Amino acid sequence: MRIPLFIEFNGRNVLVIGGGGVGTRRAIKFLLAGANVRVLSLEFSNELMHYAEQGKIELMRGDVNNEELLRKSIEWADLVVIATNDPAINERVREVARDLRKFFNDATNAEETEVVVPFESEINGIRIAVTTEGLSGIVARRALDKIMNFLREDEELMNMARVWYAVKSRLKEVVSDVRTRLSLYMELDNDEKFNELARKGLVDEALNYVMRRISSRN
Ligand SMILES: C[C@@]1(CC(=O)O)c2cc3[nH]c(cc4nc(cc5[nH]c(cc(n2)[C@H]1CCC(=O)O)[C@@](C)(CC(=O)O)[C@@H]5CCC(=O)O)C(CC(=O)O)=C4CCC(=O)O)c(CCC(=O)O)c3CC(=O)O
Ligand SMILES: NC(=O)C1=CN([C@@H]2O[C@H](COP(=O)(O)OP(=O)(O)OC[C@H]3O[C@@H](n4cnc5c(N)ncnc54)[C@H](O)[C@@H]3O)[C@@H](O)[C@H]2O)C=CC1
Repeated sequence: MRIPLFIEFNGRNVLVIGGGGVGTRRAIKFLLAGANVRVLSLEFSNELMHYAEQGKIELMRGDVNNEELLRKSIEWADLVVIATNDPAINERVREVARDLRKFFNDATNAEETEVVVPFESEINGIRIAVTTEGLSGIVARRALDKIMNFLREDEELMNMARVWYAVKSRLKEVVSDVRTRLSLYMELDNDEKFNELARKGLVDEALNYVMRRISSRN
């Protein structure tokens, strides 16, 4: 069973196998996340060539049937992305990745893939990732659109987000004990006056209210 996680890829090594449309999209995604990206393929898209000329992505022209090249390439990687158009090749890559205990994202096989790249979006620091794990990407994309529209229209939640981010960051500065902080979060979450300020997005007023509460506690 797959568990949803948000993983930092900055500084991690990502090997993309297959330099066509799908491999290109994945390579750029991980590059933008700060990963070191290598692409192993027989041929490369123009876009990949462009990134390689700028020294941003490393291209390795080679055949996955070359077992030694494949193993060496995978040994380097923290994550392997599989994106060739040859199912037998993709299966061989999965075998070697499993053998070397490397996580893999197989963009060509929803059942076999260990790592899923979901449909994603963000609003006000709230990140949403949706997947049907291959049942239908179109449904996943539509579900994400609906969730995003719903969040965008929820002005109170968007205000609350700004207030809570400020409150949490302030409390981390001024209340050193974790347990005390946690109990304050719970109290504030149930505090009518605080929630009124939060729904209106009144950051300064909410911070003042919280600070007064803390001093009246002591
Ligand atoms: C399971 C998953 C595994 C994974 O790849 O991690 C997977 C699997 C597969 N996708 C296939 C096809 C297409 N996928 C896209 C697009 C995206 N697919 C992405 C994710 C995922 N794709 C994972 C979760 C999916 C889910 O939630 O269900 C996105 C979000 C992320 C990204 O690629 O960065 C990206 C959106 C990019 C954006 O938002 O712009 C398009 C459209 C396009 O290319 O423009 C098509 C062609 C049209 C179509 O089929 O819909 C096929 C072949 C199907 C077949 O053979 O019939 C398989 C393999 C299979 O199903 O077995
Ligand atoms: N997850 C997703 O979002 C999507 C997945 N797919 C799947 O991804 C596959 C690839 O799609 P595209 O990138 O459009 O195909 P493509 O044909 O543009 O690219 C395939 C790449 O694999 C390379 N390749 C083939 N055999 C190789 C070998 N023996 N050694 C090294 N490299 C080899 C080719 O040189 C080429 O660069 C599709 O067949 C489909 O199954 C397709 C669309 C979206």
